[in-house]
Amino acid sequence: REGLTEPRAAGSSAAMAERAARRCCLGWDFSTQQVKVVAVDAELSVFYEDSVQFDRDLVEFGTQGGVHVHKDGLTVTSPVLMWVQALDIILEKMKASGFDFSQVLALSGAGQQHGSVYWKTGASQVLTSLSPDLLLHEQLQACFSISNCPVWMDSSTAAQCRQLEAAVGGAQALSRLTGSRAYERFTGNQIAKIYQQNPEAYSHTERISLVSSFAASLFLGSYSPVDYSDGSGMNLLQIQDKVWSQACLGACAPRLEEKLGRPVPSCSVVGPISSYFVQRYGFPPECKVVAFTGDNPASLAGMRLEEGDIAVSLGTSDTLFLWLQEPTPALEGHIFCNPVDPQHYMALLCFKNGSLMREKIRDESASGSWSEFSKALQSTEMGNGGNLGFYFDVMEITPEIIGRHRFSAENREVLAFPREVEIRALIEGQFMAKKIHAEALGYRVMPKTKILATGGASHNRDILQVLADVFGAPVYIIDTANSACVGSTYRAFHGLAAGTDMPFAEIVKLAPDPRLVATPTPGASQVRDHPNVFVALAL
Ligand SMILES: Nc1ncnc2c1ncn2[C@@H]1O[C@H](COP(=O)(O)OP(=O)(O)O)[C@@H](O)[C@H]1O
Ligand SMILES: O=C(CO)[C@@H](O)[C@H](O)COP(=O)(O)O
Repeated sequence: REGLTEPRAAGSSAAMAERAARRCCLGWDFSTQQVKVVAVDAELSVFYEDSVQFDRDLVEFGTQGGVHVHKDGLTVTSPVLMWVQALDIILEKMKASGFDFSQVLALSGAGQQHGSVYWKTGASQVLTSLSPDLLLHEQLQACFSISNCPVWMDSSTAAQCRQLEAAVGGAQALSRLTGSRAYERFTGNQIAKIYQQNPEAYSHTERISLVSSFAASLFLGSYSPVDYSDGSGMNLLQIQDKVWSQACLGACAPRLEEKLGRPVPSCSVVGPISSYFVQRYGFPPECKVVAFTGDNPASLAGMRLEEGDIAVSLGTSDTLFLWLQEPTPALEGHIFCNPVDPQHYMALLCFKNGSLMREKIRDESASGSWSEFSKALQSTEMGNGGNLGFYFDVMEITPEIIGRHRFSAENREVLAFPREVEIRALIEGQFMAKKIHAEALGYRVMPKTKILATGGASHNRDILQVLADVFGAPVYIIDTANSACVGSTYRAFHGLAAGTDMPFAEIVKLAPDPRLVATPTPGASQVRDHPNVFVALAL
């Protein structure tokens, strides 16, 4: 995987001295394939970036793409202790590189959305009395009632989804209440499955966290509340009233409210950092922890999305999200509480066949090389000579479909394409599907629309060119593809201003403007308006 493997800041003594003087905020991201961190100074410049990749750096857990897919092909989990150990590794790396933790004013973070962590009765006691002489994973071994946590790729809860929708008067009613119809990966349905299949483990659970609030709890040394924005991905939170829905809680599992704790606004300071981090790493005792949120909401903050813009995140999952003034819940897509403005909302579409699907086609048709993959995109024409393809090796979320579907220029389904055609078909098909589903939510590209791209695949300019051509809009990136980490530092700075009513936009006004990286090629509308797009519309 082509993530960052070395700390970005140079190890020279000059760089270390410069770093030593920099007051900063840290932003964390506990995402599907790795834990990442960035440090941002008071001028909002990123001066440190690092990551730990689960498959490569924690091989003993045997994950692929950060997860275990179970025999049924539907259940997908990640070991909770792998996440804890990744945090230990990255903190030790920072310490070894001379990172000056005493300058950290505040920190916040993000987590892959929907995944859940089950803290065993008594874990709270362990969290509050951690010894600075030991690593976190050495002390938290016995703290979880479920060691393999369900994550967003799980699609094993169809039965629980139907039960939840039935309990509240149907899919539309659930969507009006919580922002989404029942989705298999949404946490309420995952909790219901655990309660039904493993009632003993459920009864021994004193607290249930999202991945985001779990990570915040490690820094806090006590249970962090769930924030409104990530809490919107659970099918449990009433997104307008910002309280748990009693009907949904009751339909999922008993005594759930006490295990979840009260949700809080996303910009809340949830407490000072735990003494463990002060004593072991030298954080100042007054360093603030700002509520962690979902990785997509954190990216919205990191990209400083404005109304009318569209964000496309090309991480393990592909997601597309927008800023919304008013919630417009529908049967497709999700409405979340906005992570930076408590009055507003965001819309999100999630596509499961993102980077891992692109990697498969890269391995099959480009000898495993992104540069070969790019050459194929450069050597083929926009519109792909009328050939179109849709590739869903795992059950897609938007829409629910599986399999590879290729159509020739004559609109006949075919079984294979030449290698270069296959690669362009994949990328054009992925972006056409995103555009069509965004339009179904009411989104229209306007003359001043900017597309803000992020995530691992946003390193690839040839992929971004296809994005510009398919959407007919310019594509911008921010300085790092880690927008969830950067957004977390911005949210931490916002937290420092808590109580002053300072709007988020004011906090981030010094941040560097996004950079233009691709504009639509003249004539690109033929890609968008090809008649085979109707095939895509039917998906
Ligand atoms: N040059 C590249 N071209 C296309 N995809 C890339 C490139 N470099 C990295 N990626 C993709 O980025 C993915 C990781 O994205 P990232 O946003 O870091 O993931 P996550 O945050 O979900 O862990 C990898 O799975 C890889 O397929
Ligand atoms: O399920 C969703 C959003 O609803 C995913 O987007 C997860 O939040 C995982 O994010 P990445 O690790 O792919 O960034």
